Amino acid sequence: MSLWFRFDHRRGEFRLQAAGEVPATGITALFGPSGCGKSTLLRLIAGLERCDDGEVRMGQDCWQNDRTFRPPHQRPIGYVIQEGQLFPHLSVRANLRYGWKRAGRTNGTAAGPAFATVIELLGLTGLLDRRPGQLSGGQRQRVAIGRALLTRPRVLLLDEPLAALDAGAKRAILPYLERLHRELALPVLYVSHDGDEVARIADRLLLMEAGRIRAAGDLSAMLTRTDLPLARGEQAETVLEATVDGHDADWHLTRLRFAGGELSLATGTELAVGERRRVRILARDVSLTLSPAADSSILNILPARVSEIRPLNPAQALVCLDLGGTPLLAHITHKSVAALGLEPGTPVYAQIKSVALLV
Ligand SMILES: Nc1ncnc2c1ncn2[C@@H]1O[C@H](COP(=O)(O)OP(=O)(O)OP(=O)(O)O)[C@@H](O)[C@H]1O
Repeated sequence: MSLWFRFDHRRGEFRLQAAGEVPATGITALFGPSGCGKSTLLRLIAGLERCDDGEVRMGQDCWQNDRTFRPPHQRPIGYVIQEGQLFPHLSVRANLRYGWKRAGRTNGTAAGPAFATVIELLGLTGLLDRRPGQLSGGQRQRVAIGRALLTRPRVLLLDEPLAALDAGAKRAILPYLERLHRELALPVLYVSHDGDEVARIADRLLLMEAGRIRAAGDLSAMLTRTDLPLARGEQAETVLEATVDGHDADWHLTRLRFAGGELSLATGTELAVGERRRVRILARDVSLTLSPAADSSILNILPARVSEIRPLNPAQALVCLDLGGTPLLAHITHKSVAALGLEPGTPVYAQIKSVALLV
């Protein structure tokens, strides 16, 4: 069941006019610069902030329109913010049980993951007897997400749940979110202004700017849309869904197949053959040649065609490539565009260093 919303909301100088949909499964990232209204939108959906001109529906179930306003505790949501707000005097087990008990009151008989499943999915087994003060920031956030899940929500609203964590703790918690995503069929609306986080876990993107939804769509398509700022930033990247095809044991390389070809990847960890993985290629790690170099150290040399060229700044251009139907972004200099005579339709070879691929 998908979540649908529309709001026209003023707060002082700030005006939020946004409508959108969160599909029934997968992670939808609400992404945009600081101050654009992401948290406000989440709070409006949760009913934590009241807006007179708004509508929220989950499937056929109306949470808000011009006649109805259900308060937050009557909306079947799991809500987690930066600092997960656990009860400091209760153990992890008791914090989780609180979520479990609340489920009966708010969501009636709604189906949801079992207590043991949540503990296992979030790796909380060894932490159950500790108090929040005895946990790391990342562990606390895992407990907070577990508690929210145990309320058996019909949608999970996460407001920058990893923002207070350092890079290492973030890296450690992301695999848990990826697991939740794979194993629970629950819509998640995930607020973030961290492109790295979003590229790793989101399926869809709602791109927000100055109180409005500027664009919405599948992550891969949104990242490579040349009319959006995402393709223009320093961290611009292409995200591909690929399947692990095999290993080259002699050289510790993994082969991945995607719709537009094959890639070799130097992974630190062994990936299982047949496994689906997300491959991320930064636009600045892609270089172009007119013929396939036979004497290059670069392992991934893929035939492509230039589909579009746009200026990025006085020195650099954004080149969008077509790899047999799959778009790929490259940031190269105007000097190189001129030297290679690139224009839409030019056949080229895209070179991607195997160490530059991220999964
Ligand atoms: N209590 C308040 N009173 C008046 N204006 C506010 C209040 N809280 C936030 N704002 C303004 O509302 C706008 C949206 O804020 P909001 O917190 O939703 O943005 P955000 O996109 O979530 O930002 P961030 O990524 O920094 O958390 C901002 O311009 C902010 O200055």
